[in-house]
Amino acid sequence: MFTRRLLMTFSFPETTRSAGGPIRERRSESPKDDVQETLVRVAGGMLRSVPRLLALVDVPRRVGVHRLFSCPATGSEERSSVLRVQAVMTDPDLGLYQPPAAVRGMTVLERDAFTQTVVVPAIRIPTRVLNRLVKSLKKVALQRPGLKRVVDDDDDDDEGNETDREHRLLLLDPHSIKSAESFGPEEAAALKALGVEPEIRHYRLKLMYENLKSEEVLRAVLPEGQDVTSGFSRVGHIAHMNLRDHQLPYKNLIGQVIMDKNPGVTCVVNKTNTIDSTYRNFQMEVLAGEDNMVAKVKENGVSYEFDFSRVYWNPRLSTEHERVVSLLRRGDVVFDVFAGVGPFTVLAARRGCSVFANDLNPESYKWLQHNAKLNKVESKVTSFNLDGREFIRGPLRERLPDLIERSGSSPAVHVIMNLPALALDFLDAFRGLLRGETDRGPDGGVLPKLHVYGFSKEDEPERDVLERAELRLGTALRGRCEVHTVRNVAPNKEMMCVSFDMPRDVLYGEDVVEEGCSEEPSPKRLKLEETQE
Ligand SMILES: C[S@@+](CC[C@H](N)C(=O)[O-])C[C@H]1O[C@@H](n2cnc3c(N)ncnc32)[C@H](O)[C@@H]1O
Repeated sequence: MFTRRLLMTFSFPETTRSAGGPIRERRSESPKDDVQETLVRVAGGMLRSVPRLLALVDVPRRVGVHRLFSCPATGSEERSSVLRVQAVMTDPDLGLYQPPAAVRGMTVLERDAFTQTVVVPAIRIPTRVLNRLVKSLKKVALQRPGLKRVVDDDDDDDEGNETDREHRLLLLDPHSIKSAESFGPEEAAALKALGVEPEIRHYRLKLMYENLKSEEVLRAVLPEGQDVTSGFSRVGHIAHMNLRDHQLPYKNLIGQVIMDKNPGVTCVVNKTNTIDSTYRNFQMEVLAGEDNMVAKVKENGVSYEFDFSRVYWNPRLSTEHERVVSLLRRGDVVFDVFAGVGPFTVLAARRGCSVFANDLNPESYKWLQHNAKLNKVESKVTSFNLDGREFIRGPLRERLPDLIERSGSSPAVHVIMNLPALALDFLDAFRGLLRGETDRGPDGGVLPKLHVYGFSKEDEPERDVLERAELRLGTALRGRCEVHTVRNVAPNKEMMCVSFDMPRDVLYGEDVVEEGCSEEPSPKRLKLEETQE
């Protein structure tokens, strides 16, 4: 009997945090009921009412972590009432392929060893109605990568008969069709209308490595009962994995399988450490394919090139880049303090903004300039290779008085600070930044708008990042800022963005560093953040 395997991660962002974390693995013949039942068991009593399961979405073909649904648990708008469930499903055809025992424990990929003959249902269709009927039976036809589902009817060959040219066989999904009675009303009607008997035949089908999905191959190879999740991030031609310890003996085979099964992937790498402390890039090991780390990607319609092993790039930030840049208007001036290879910078420049972009990593600086040229916006981008604090107190400070004065009529000034592990700590660089300059008051120009990123593991991430920003600035922001949740980085870790107009008293006031507000964060805190990203 076909069973579907569910891997569920529960994340209860706020009030029910204690229930978050565990990954549950279940086998179920009725996955939807099973998820509902598990939600009741895990969440009931902790949430004010049990969440209603809205939908269980099948995840065909690709196996990975998919957010299947998220549902308001209580109907209230509070963040605390949002329950997220993620699930990984194995392929519904799992029951079809029973791998040869010899492949278990294989560390060097031998593709031929996966070949297996299985018996599948088929229906004999006269060639004259073939196209029409194949269309009508699409839902119950066998679907496998690289597999023809219409085959010759040469059943009688053993007896010396010729292949029947008048008929073909349509292979059917054994999970949908077990007998002539399995066809649904629409399919049965189509068969009747075209005069085809719903007689089921058995066809011996040779399944080969090419017809298997990566999940099936890995499940066959890795020790039984262990998780084979083969999710990866795609950065151009590079598939970027984060293998667990039990998968490491099979790392090269896993890499090869991922490459074989994902067209366009020509290099598979595994992260070998946590994110690097300063430049936010990963150390990585090539598992399979070419040793070429220069990736070409497209994000929000913009092309970027960079050496993925030496700079920071996160394909999950495209929506955030787009969101912030959509707030900008043509002619605005942007200071991108931690610019990386330019995803905010280039997009903003293409929107008609003038951008001053900075990154401490010489390699990011190099690719930032390259990407500005690549997208023909180099005249709009001035780049720097400085520490963020030096950039704020140097190039930004030099230009600010003028820009504030001009801003009364048109351009706004935006400062983007995306280094979530540390950016909030850099805010004190703005204290007293314009001390000595004439403050002409609200009529003397508009002050810059900041968009500052921070990670939070607190139960109330909005409040946490806001308080940290206030502490660093030495002034209250409540009621005059917006806090946006960017994404859930880990089960108990959120990436947040605080946006606010820089308060006058901060810029023109005294530069007093509050107690508990040292220039650099403690190494202990930094380390904690890094292991989680
Ligand atoms: C999280 S990445 C963000 C890159 C880019 N803005 C984006 O959204 O993808 C942070 C960047 O800050 C740079 N960085 C780290 N420490 C820095 C510092 N002290 N001063 C300036 N840049 C720094 C890193 O090299 C990295 O490129």
